[in-house]
Amino acid sequence: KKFLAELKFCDDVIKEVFKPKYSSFAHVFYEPVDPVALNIPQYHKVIKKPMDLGTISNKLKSNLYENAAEFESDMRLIFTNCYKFNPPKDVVHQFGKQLEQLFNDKWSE
Ligand SMILES: Cc1ccc(Nc2c(-c3ccc(O)cc3)nc3c(C)cccn23)cc1
Repeated sequence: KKFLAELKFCDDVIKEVFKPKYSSFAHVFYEPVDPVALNIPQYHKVIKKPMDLGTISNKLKSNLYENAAEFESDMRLIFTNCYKFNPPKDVVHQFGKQLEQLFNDKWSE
């Protein structure tokens, strides 16, 4: 796809996942995980490349993505980090699955 069209699509997707109707599960990923606030001091030992929707949105606005593949890679990093840190039965793991499903649906449109 043409460069600008590609990045416009990324912007549409990040705008979509921030919509209030998805906040019940997406809110957990709006900002960087705060290990102090969440009392998970081990987080940065386990997760070497933290990522969140707010950081992705800021990178997109600052033209830090050269193509859609880089954007997709950061989005999928949110999911893999979430599954690595939060065991399957944990509600946050389920939130990650819901966000991944939403992203996959939008990404394949
Ligand atoms: C003791 C404990 C256990 C699990 C969690 N997970 C968690 C995470 C989280 C998100 C992404 C991620 O890659 C890792 C963690 N975000 C939260 C929030 C916002 C509230 C409650 C729990 N949360 C927090 C504390």
